[in-house]
Amino acid sequence: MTVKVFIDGAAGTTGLEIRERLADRSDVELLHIAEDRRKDADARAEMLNTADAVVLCLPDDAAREAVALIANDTTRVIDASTAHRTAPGWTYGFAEVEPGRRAELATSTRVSNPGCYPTGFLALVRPLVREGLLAADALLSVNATSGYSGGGKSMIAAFEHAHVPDATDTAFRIYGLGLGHKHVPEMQGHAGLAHPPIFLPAVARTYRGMLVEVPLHPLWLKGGLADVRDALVEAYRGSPVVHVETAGDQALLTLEQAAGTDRLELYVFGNAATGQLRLVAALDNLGKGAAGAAVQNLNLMCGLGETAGLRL
Ligand SMILES: NC(=O)C1=CN([C@@H]2O[C@H](COP(=O)(O)OP(=O)(O)OC[C@H]3O[C@@H](n4cnc5c(N)ncnc54)[C@H](OP(=O)(O)O)[C@@H]3O)[C@@H](O)[C@H]2O)C=CC1
Ligand SMILES: CC(=O)N[C@@H](CCC(=O)OP(=O)(O)O)C(=O)O
Repeated sequence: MTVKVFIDGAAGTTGLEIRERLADRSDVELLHIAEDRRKDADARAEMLNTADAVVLCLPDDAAREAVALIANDTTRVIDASTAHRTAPGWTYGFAEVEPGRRAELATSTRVSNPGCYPTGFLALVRPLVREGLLAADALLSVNATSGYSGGGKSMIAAFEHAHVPDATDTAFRIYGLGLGHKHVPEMQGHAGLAHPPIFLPAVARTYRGMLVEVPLHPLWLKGGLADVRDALVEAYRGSPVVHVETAGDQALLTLEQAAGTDRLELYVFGNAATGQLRLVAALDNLGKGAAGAAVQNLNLMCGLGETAGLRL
């Protein structure tokens, strides 16, 4: 069986990554649109209604428009944008984060691909809330740093080309200072938290890679480091993608350590005297944070091998 796949936004950063993962597969036929018509609504509508599955790698408004252009009830949609991540009728495409989610994805025609930062946050937090180890009314913060490809073509240009209007030569910058980042509702909602986490994102001068950290005060926890680690190990047992790593207190984690892969690496650090924990997720914003997750979702939705095309 060959699945016909159309990537709307195939010339963008995420679209190109997905193309690379699908290019050599014999179970997938990629449908292409002529370069001069890639933003033409008629040309896109034709592809969106011909394909068995479409992956939307577009800004939010264009993603909503693409969904509206689909005039049949068989096309399977994976939306990589933020547009539908908390929308009713959409399945949140994070196979590992909830028991039964994999089976839901296998029958869904509308799947929202998780955001890169929420992928790290939810992987660390959701199993703990579900198991009652972390209070659902905990007041959390999330510190995270992304490679600059996380901002798509325009941010890549700003970091790489001195002549563009918003060119920057900075090594590291914090942003989202108004505390209204678009990923916060997604993090709160899918974690099952009563209060929005305070999200502190940053971007650094490296192309791809991401570290997402959640510091935990013992006030919010039932149990200590070993209990938290055991819960995460149990939640992701057997996963080819999500790994709970072992590292001593002297470990150094880097922004680039999962770059180029579709892996999601989780760590639990802590201090026995204070009971404080520091949970860390390392991933590639373009891997499990975007293209890797989209390909995994495509595989699950179309009955293909779950990890086909992934870089593990
Ligand atoms: N980069 C990342 O790490 C991640 C990105 N995402 C999400 O994925 C989506 C794509 O992001 P990213 O690849 O980074 O963005 P890019 O800006 O790199 O790519 C977006 C692409 O969409 C094209 N496009 C814009 N409007 C239309 C339209 N109306 N019709 C057809 N094509 C259109 C753009 O065209 P043109 O080339 O002419 O600009 C561009 O090629 C976004 O919603 C983003 O939030 C999600 C997780 C991580
Ligand atoms: C570095 C950087 O700017 N990152 C982007 C998020 C990239 C991403 O995850 O895209 P989605 O919003 O579709 O999930 C940001 O903070 O807006």
